[in-house]
Amino acid sequence: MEISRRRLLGTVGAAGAAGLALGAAGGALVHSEVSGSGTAGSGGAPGSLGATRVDFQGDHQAGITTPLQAKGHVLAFDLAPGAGRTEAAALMRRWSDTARRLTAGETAPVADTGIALGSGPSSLTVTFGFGHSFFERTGLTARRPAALDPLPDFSADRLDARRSNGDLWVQIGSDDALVAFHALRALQKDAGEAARPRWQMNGFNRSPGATASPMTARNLMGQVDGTNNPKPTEADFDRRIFVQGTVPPEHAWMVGGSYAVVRRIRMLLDHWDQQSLAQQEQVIGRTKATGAPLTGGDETTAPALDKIGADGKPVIPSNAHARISAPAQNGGAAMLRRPFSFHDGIDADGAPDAGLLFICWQADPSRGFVPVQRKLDRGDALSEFIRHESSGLYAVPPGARAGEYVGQRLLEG
Ligand SMILES: C=CC1=C(C)c2cc3[nH]c(cc4nc(cc5[nH]c(cc1n2)c(C)c5CCC(=O)O)C(CCC(=O)O)=C4C)c(C)c3C=C
Ligand SMILES: [Fe+2]
Repeated sequence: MEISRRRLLGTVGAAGAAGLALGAAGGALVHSEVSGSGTAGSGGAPGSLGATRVDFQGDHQAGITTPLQAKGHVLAFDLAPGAGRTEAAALMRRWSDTARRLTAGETAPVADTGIALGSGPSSLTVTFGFGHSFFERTGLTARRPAALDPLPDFSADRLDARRSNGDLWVQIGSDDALVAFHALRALQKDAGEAARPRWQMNGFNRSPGATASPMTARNLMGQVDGTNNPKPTEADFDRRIFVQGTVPPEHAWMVGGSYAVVRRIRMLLDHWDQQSLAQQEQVIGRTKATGAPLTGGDETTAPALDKIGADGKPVIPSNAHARISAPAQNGGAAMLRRPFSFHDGIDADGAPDAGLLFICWQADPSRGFVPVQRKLDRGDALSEFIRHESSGLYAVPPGARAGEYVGQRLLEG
C-alpha cells in the first residue's frame, strides 16, 4: 500500500520507479539501462539532421510553430483512479524533466532504453496539454477556461469516444523515427501508475531533405497542404495563435499557451482516387501539382474568389474547401494547421485506414476551429471524401522557464 502511494506520487527512487512501473519486463529494462547521464550520442557525433535541436524552454511550448517533423506520436492519458492534483504535478515534473533532457540530446533520466543512442535530438519536440476532464480530476475546475468547453457536435462526425479526449495530451515530433519512439517509451514509463494511456496515434510527414528546397507538405490525397497557414511574421499571428495577457487572473496560467484541436480524419482514398484530376482540383480550389489557386499564379498567389469562368460559374467553386475555410469567409477565424499523415494498415475490404491527424492551434477555438468546421460541415466539397473519426481539445500551457515544469503555474499557482 505504502509503495503504491509513493509510486503514484512519483517519489520513489528513479530506478525503482521505472522498475515498479513496468513490472517484470520493466525490471529487465532497468538492468539494461544506458548510463543515466550524458548525451545519447555515443557512437560518434550525429549528422546534421540528428544534431538539430529545438529548445524545450521558451515563451511557448515547442511543437506549435516548429516546422513539421517527419515522424509524430500523438497520445492521450487518463489519470489513474486515486490520482489527483499532487500526482498530476509530480507527473508533469517528471515528464518535463525527461522532455528537457531528450530534446537536448541527452539520455532519459530514468532507465534509458538505448533506442536513440548515436542519434542527436533530430528536432525532437514534446508538447503537453490538459483536457477538459483533467480539471475535475485535479479539483481545478475554477481555473478551467471556457475556451476548453467541449466542441459542438458536427453533423458529419463519426467519432470513436475511446480514441477521443483524455485528461492529458502529449504530442511528440522528431525527424527521426527512433528518436520519436525513444521519447514515447520514456514518457510512458514516467507515467508509471499515475496515468494510463487512453489512445495513441502515429503519423508522418515528408522527410527533411527529400525535396531540393523546403516545400509545403503534401497530404495523402496528394494536395499541397498548409499554404495559407498564418505566418509568424504576420502582425496578428501571436494574437490569433497564443493566449494573450487579457484573460482573468484565474486563467493567467494559460497566457502564452494555445489550444490544440486534434481530429483523426480518415480519407476515403479509393473514392478520391477515382476522381479525375480536374474534379480533385475543383474540390479544393487549387491545382494539385503546385497548390496554386485555380484562378492562376503560383502557390502563394491570393485566390481571386470573385472570378467567373466562361461557363458563368465561379472559377473556384462555391463549395471548394479552400474557399469556405478561408478567414475572409469566416469572420476572420484562423488557425495554425500542423498535421501528421497516418496509415494504420488496410481494412478487410482493402481500403487503406489512412488520412490526416489534423492538429490545429489557436488562441480560442471558438474563434478558430469551431466556426470554420461549422461552415465546412454545411457544404464542403471535401466532406464526401473524408470522415472525422476522433476528436480532442486540449489547453496547452505556455513553455516552461528554467527550473519550471509545464503546467506548474496551474498546478502550483
Ligand atoms: C476546421 C478546419 C479544417 C479542417 C477539418 C480541414 C481538413 C482538411 N483540409 C485538407 C486539405 C486542405 N486544406 C486547405 C486549406 C485550409 N483548410 C482549413 C481548415 C480545415 N481543413 C483552412 C483554414 C485552410 C486555409 C484556407 C485559406 O486561408 O485559404 C488546403 C489548401 C492549401 C492550404 O492553404 O493549406 C488543402 C489542400 C484536408 C485533406 C483535410 C482533411 C483530411
Ligand atoms: Fe483544410
